[in-house]
Amino acid sequence: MDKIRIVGGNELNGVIPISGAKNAALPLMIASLLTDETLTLENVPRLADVALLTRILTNHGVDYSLNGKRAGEDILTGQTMNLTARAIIDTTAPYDLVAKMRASFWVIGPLLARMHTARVSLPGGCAIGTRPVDLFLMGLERLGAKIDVAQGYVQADAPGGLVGNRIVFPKVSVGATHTVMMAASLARGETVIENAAREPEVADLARCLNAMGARISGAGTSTIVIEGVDRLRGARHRVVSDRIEAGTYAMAVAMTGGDVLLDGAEADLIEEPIRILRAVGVSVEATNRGIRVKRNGAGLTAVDVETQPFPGFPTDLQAQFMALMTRAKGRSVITETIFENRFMHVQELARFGARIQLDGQKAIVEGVERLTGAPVMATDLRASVSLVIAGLVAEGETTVSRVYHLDRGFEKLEEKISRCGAVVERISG
Ligand SMILES: CC(=O)N[C@H]1[C@@H](OP(=O)(O)OP(=O)(O)OC[C@H]2O[C@@H](n3ccc(=O)[nH]c3=O)[C@H](O)[C@@H]2O)O[C@H](CO)[C@@H](O)[C@@H]1O
Ligand SMILES: C=C(OP(=O)(O)O)C(=O)O
Repeated sequence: MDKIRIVGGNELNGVIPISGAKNAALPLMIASLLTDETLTLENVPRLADVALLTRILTNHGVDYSLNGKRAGEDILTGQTMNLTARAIIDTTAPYDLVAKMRASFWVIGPLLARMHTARVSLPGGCAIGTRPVDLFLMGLERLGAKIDVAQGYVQADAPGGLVGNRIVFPKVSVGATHTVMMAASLARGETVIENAAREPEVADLARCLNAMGARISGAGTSTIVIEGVDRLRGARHRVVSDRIEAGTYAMAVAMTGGDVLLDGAEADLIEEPIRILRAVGVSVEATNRGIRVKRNGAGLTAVDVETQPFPGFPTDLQAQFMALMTRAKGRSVITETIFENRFMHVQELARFGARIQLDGQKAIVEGVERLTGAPVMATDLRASVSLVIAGLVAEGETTVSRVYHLDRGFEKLEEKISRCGAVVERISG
């Protein structure tokens, strides 16, 4: 298993290109199941989750191809993917594939809408909480599906096709919003989703579905209206930039000091993290190329943060922010409200000498003067990058094991930060 070795102490200076968002690319790829024509996605990141999803989609009958690197193109430029589901050859998504990644469960929406039947294993994904699927099942039942859960699989049937309805989610769920929006695009009549997730990735999926011929309005707000259509066609769509990757590198620069342009990052997708970073004492400016993050000399001020659905502070940046706060002056209280078990990084950050106490859903971080390098273990995707951020300022050497978590969601991390001065290498093993 690969490890990452970091020698801390260098500032980050230069340019970091921001990739297409994993959490947008995955539902967009799944949307290809809704049409027999080709969906072309540009700016698709090279990630383990993307590769795994191509395997899952292939199993359903999707042909896909990737455009190679063009001459003169930077290796860090996103790839273009063509996906064609001319015929769905299998409506079952098996355990061995779905258990590895939460988002793969979302195929249930398009399969049910197009084929009127789907059998999908209960999902897996990052071990950050129990992550039930009740909201998905409720939403699909409201569209007329009959649902049975047995032997670890969800069997969903709608022999006469799905029918639009009003769905009021009791809790905001990104995945349930994606799934119901895709399913309702091919349902008869109008669907209204209330208390929908407002995440930019939902709006990006709606933009793509509309380019495919869907009639969706309100995506990006908490009420989405979908007028069902008979069929969807092929389209070309560019994956929105990764706000979590941008926020992560912004925090890395805040931690090390220096001056970095996050090329292609969109400031309006991370307004709350930017507000918080400024309160911490970091300069963050939107430019016409992206976001410029600077910290020269000034110390870090401790700031409290509570995770919330978009447009609040994202849970996917909580671990990275905690790493930053380990070096701040004073005490920061970080409250996790989305997932009940998303503090696995706390005990690993302690190995660097960080002082963090847990109190239910709150982590109380007392900033320390120095961190020292240590062998640490990645436990989930965002937790693993928080260890990299700590390693960048820790004295001496840090090795992060179980790097496969990192590879799920960070494209070419070592290359991106080493170009800016970090001493970092991958040790294959
Ligand atoms: C691939 C992807 O895009 N993953 C993101 C997505 O995950 P995902 O879509 O899985 O997260 P949700 O928004 O669904 O989860 C939010 C909360 O709702 C709960 N819930 C969800 C569904 C359900 O049927 N019942 C239920 O109780 C979850 O357990 C969690 O407590 O949004 C999360 C919240 O922004 C992010 O951290 C993940 O990175
Ligand atoms: C939790 C995440 O991913 P997943 O929902 O696929 O587990 C994430 O992207 O931080």
